[in-house]
Amino acid sequence: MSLVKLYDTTLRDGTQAEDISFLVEDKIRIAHKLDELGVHYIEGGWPGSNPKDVAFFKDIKKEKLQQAKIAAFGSTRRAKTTPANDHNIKTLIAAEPDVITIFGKTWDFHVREALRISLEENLELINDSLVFLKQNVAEVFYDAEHFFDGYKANPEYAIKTLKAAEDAGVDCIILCDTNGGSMPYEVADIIAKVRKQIKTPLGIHTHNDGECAVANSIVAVDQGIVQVQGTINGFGERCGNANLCSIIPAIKLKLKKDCISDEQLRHLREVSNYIFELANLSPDKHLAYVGKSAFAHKGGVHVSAIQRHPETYEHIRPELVGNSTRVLVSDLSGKSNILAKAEEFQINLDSKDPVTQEILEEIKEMENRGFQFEGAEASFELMMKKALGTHKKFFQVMGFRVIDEKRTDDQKPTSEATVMIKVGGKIEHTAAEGHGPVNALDNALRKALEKFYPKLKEVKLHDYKVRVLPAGQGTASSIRVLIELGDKISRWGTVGVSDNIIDASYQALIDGIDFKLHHEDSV
Ligand SMILES: CC(=O)SCCNC(=O)CCNC(=O)[C@H](O)C(C)(C)COP(=O)(O)OP(=O)(O)OC[C@H]1O[C@@H](n2cnc3c(N)ncnc32)[C@H](O)[C@@H]1OP(=O)(O)O
Ligand SMILES: CC(=O)C(=O)O
Repeated sequence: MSLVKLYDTTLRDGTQAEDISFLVEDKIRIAHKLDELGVHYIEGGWPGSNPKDVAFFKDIKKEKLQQAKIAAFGSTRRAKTTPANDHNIKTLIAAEPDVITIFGKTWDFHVREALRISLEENLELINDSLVFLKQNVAEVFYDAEHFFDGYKANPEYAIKTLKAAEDAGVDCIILCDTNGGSMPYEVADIIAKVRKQIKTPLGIHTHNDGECAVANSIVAVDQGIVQVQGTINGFGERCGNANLCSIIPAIKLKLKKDCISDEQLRHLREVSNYIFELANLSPDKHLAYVGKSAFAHKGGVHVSAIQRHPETYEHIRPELVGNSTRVLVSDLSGKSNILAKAEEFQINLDSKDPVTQEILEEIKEMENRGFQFEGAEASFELMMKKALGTHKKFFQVMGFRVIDEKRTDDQKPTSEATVMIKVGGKIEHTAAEGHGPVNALDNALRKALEKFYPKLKEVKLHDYKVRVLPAGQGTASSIRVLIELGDKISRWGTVGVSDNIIDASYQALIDGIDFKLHHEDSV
């Protein structure tokens, strides 16, 4: 099996994305994660750009990586200087990376407009920068910026720029779709032509402005490219870079070429989530292969079929990339969704049992009122238990009151809640304050119940989402609250709907507490 080398630029091109910035410590942690994933090259940054990137190259030298090589990025020398005197080239060498990658201009339009030098001078600075770097570093790569646009505009000149790099003895020439507008059929056609004229190993670096970055990388590999550049989760300038989380499984599972081991592939989803986390972004659940929804089945027809054979609606086995099949419940469900969820919750339910149809009808009716169970599986499990008569009543809320008070214009409002609950024969009346009315109600409920059920102390509120649902004809709009609670072991979501935000929050909180008590009771 031929080997395709992976070159990750999450730490350089990835950080050119709006909203993404990593601390040096984050970059080091990400480098370790990429190394464990089996990435061959990690582009750590542009040392000529900022002190943080200089610090990264200094710090990464103290770390022990299993196999990945560290690459530093920069540009060809500036006009009117020599490579030995060029500040950028000097800082690249001073960073002492394993590999240096520099970009240079391929497109005659860019040479004239962006650099404002002659076409001949551009060829000279590509060549002498690379010759100089090859004398100082073991491995040197050349990123042919705007290669495909340049080739389309002036193929003869574009090839001359590659020859200037080839003559310098570079180890790999990377064809870049810098503006991200090339189409897969153009990329395939141009690479086939380039391969007839350039003998240096070729790589690919694509951007996603035409939503074709992954497709363009895959056709490039199919055309014999030996290095693929990209970022985890497709982070990158404008619409992003080619997403390695899609390219890696495509190389292994579709093109049947080698890049990382099967075991490393099983960590792909974990790596994707880890890097979202360090970027302080919520994971994109709709990402191919690694997203939470990538193998989530909602339509009843799909759920029925995957239970008979997963391949009916899954293009690969999700475990291969560390993902898993999920079944969602909604008003698009059929009996198969209900039965699959019952099995997941370890509830015995038969397709012929009339309760199955009753649960299905209740979901459809509740979704029509604004409930949504996709993010609230704990509420759905409790609803199933109620329908089957296996729900236990751990407590009864006899009433609650929430007061919000703002005494003067410049004073912050204060919130206080009182609740009355009954557990067994005992009545507990408790008050608590909070940051806002919902927090006060949550505190009061838990304070009252923790006396009877101390395990509730472990429960934390992780997420609280409110959505105003559009009003129907002649009706007031209602509010849907989705919350996520968790303990040391797991997290669970619940839902409440009402025309009153406190009541909707109350329903979701009660389900969240009830769910914890049912699960504590069953262990
Ligand atoms: C396709 C890519 O993603 S390339 C990577 C882009 N990434 C970044 O730009 C992030 C890091 N960049 C930086 O920190 C800064 O831009 C620096 C430090 C590199 C340069 O800063 P400055 O010297 O202030 O220049 P500025 O940012 O305005 O960039 C324009 C200069 O780069 C030069 N330049 C652009 N491309 C190249 C190239 N391939 N080779 C040589 N010089 C180049 C331009 O000619 C211009 O130089 P001039 O002002 O002497 O005419
Ligand atoms: C080199 C690079 O980042 C680009 O051409 O997009």
